[in-house]
Amino acid sequence: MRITVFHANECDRKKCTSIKMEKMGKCRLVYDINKIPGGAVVLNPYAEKAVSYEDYKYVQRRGVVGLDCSWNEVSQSKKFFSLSKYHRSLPFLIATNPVNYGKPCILSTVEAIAATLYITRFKDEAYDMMDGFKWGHTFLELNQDLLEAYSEVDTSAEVVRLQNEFLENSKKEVND
Ligand SMILES: C[S@@+](CC[C@H](N)C(=O)[O-])C[C@H]1O[C@@H](n2cnc3c(N)ncnc32)[C@H](O)[C@@H]1O
Repeated sequence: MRITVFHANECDRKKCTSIKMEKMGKCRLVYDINKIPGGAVVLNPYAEKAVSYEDYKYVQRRGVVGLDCSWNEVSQSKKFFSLSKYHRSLPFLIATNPVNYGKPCILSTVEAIAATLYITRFKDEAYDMMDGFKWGHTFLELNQDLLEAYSEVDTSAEVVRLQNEFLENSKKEVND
């Protein structure tokens, strides 16, 4: 599986999940925007289209690309996100990394890549990605029901429908 991370050098390298991924041989880090593979699925929290099984063939052929930058800068990364047609956001999931534990949608790069692999039905690869991160399997366990549901449907529209149903039901439970 071809996993690429564009590193913007904006983080604390000791805490950075993509630096650790590279050390473990799980991704290729690039510092030059022109080295990002064309046709890959680019993980963009602001993309309109959500990751789904529809992306299976792009993930298989060209891989997944994350952008490792500061969350304060991510909305400014227009140049990066204009590089691929296949920008995708992830549906509702909860982070379990130590920096953003318990926060929805603000995933670390490794969590975002593992979730993409899981949803596009590369489940073994998703588990392998999280090996070596102490909290890695907690991410997959805490989000197990949602990830499984997202992976079982075929289209992005269905993934969004599932997410919205889940959020509606959670709201009702809080109000009841
Ligand atoms: C902003 S960086 C922060 C990385 C952090 N410093 C680390 O060590 O992992 C996280 C990246 O993961 C991907 N990502 C995270 N949450 C996402 C979401 N909800 N939808 C799509 N991509 C997401 C994006 O590529 C995003 O730029």
